Amino acid sequence: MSTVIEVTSLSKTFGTKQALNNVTFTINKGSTVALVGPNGAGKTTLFSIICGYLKPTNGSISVLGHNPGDANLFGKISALPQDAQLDPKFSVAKQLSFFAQLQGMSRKAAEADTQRVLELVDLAHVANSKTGELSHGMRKRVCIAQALLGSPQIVLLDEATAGLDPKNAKAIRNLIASLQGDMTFILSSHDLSELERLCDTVLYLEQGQLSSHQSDLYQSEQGSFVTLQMLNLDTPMKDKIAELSGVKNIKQTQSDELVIEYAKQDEPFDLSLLTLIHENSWTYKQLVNGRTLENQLFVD
Ligand SMILES: Nc1ncnc2c1ncn2[C@@H]1O[C@H](COP(=O)(O)OP(=O)(O)OP(=O)(O)O)[C@@H](O)[C@H]1O
Repeated sequence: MSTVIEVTSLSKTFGTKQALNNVTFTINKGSTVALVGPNGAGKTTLFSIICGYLKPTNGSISVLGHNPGDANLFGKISALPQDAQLDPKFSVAKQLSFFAQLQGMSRKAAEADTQRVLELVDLAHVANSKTGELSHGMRKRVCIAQALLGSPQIVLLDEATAGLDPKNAKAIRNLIASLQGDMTFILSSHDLSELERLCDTVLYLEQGQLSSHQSDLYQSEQGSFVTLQMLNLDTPMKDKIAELSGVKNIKQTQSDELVIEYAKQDEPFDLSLLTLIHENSWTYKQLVNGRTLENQLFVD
């Protein structure tokens, strides 16, 4: 698998403020990466360095084999900044077509590409509306369309679905899912449940430091996980589950929720667990393979 972004010992300071502190990671071609972390963790700073808007104070970064901002990256990397702005006085199509022409497309090609990306975000019907007349959610989708102009290999979306209603947020998630694999996505969001459905790799930043770089929500080096939600979980139930063959560790993450780590064996573990539940006439609410991103990041 080829590497599209390689970051080594990257640091960024603003005066005395250390926004990024010795960050190292690689991103593989075609992966979808979640960039997670609390407010002020350094996510936007990292995005800005990858895009070439900011220079690192120390360390190295290579994007598709080039320095960020290099002319060779023109059209190959695109970004939806957190506070993307559109000019309210111009039509959607005019602005997108303008950006496409800035990428070097002829006017005709730019208009065709504008139509294509507007269809992708389901906004072809507002092509001739001024962006100032659109709702916040629609403007956000226009900005996402802008990030998809041309054929970028890497797309960075900072809080792509923030402020969107659930239906529109889902449409954006579906759009990203449909483009996954061809493009490498880096998504930042505070909505962990959104990211865990889309992403195969997680970068967790905290106070400028990368505290976790994981690429599998379903398995760790030690074993696999299931998340079980019971109706009225009690200690005897927990003890019986712990006795099941293959169980390595059990964590109670919420009052009725267990994350069970198990070693792979011949008998599928979820089947043994369901059999145990059935034999004891317990009631379960949900059994999901893997563990949530929230449980992975925040439960020791
Ligand atoms: N231009 C700047 N000048 C001074 N300090 C800055 C600048 N940009 C960012 N910082 C500081 O660097 C730290 C990281 O900021 P950054 O915006 O990268 O965080 P973030 O993870 O994107 O936060 P949020 O989730 O709130 O968007 C913060 O403490 C911020 O105050």
